[in-house]
Amino acid sequence: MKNLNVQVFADGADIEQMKTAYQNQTVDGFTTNPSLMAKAGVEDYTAFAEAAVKAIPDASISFEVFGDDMETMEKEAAIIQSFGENVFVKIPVVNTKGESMIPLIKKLSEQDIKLNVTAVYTIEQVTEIVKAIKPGVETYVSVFAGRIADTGVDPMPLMRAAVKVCHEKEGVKLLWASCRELYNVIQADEIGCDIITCPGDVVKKIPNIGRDIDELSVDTVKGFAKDIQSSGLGIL
Ligand SMILES: O=C(CO)[C@@H](O)[C@H](O)[C@H](O)[C@H](O)COP(=O)(O)O
Repeated sequence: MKNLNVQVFADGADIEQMKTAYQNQTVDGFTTNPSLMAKAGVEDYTAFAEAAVKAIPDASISFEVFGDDMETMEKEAAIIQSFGENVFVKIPVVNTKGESMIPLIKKLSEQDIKLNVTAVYTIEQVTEIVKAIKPGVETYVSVFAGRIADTGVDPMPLMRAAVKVCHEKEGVKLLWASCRELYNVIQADEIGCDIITCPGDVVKKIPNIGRDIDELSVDTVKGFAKDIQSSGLGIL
C-alpha cells in the first residue's frame, strides 16, 4: 500500500464499527455529526459519547454541538470537552439562520478548547476561522469537498488554497469532509491536506491503494463468473 501523509479518519456513529477500526488501527481518528448519529439510531447523546470515548481512549474524536445559538453552543461545548482529552468540539461556522459563529469560535479557542469548525465551503470562511484561532491550539477546519463536488464544482482549487491558509497558523489542520470515494484520499494526500474523514465503505477500500491495476480484468471476470454460477442463468 502507498505511504500516505494524510491522516485517515472514520466518519460515522456506530460504536462497534468505531471500536473495530480503533483496535485494528485502520484509521487515525474519528468524526461524528448529528446526521450520522440519527442514522445510527443514537438515543442518548451523552451515553453515546461516553461509550465512544471509552472505546477510543486516545485517538482524536469529534462530537458536534446541537444548539443553534452561541449561548447554547457554548454550554454544550463545555460538556463535550469534558468527555475526554482526545475530544474535539465541532462548531458549525454558521447557524441555521446563517449567522456567523466566529465570535464563539474565537472565545472557545481562547479557552484552549480543541475545535473542529465544520460546514465550511469558502476560502473567506477558512480565512476568518484561522484568524479567530489562538496560535498553538489544535484545531480542524472541515471543508465539505464532496458536497461542493455534488454541485458540479471542482473542490480542488478551494482545497489547495485552504491548505495554505490553515498552515499559516500553528495548530490548525485542514480536514477534508464529505469524502465520496477512495480517490479523494489520494487527492487529499497530494495537496498536503492534513486529514480526510471517510465513510465506512471508503475506509474498507484503503488497503486497495497501490494495488496492481493489471490484475483487475481477471478479478472482474471472476466476479461475473461467480454471479453467473450462483444465479443459475445461462444463454445456451
Ligand atoms: O466531522 C465531520 C467534519 O468535521 C464529518 O462528520 C462531516 O460532518 C461529514 O463528513 C459530512 O457531513 C458528510 O457529508 P455527506 O457525505 O453526508 O455529504
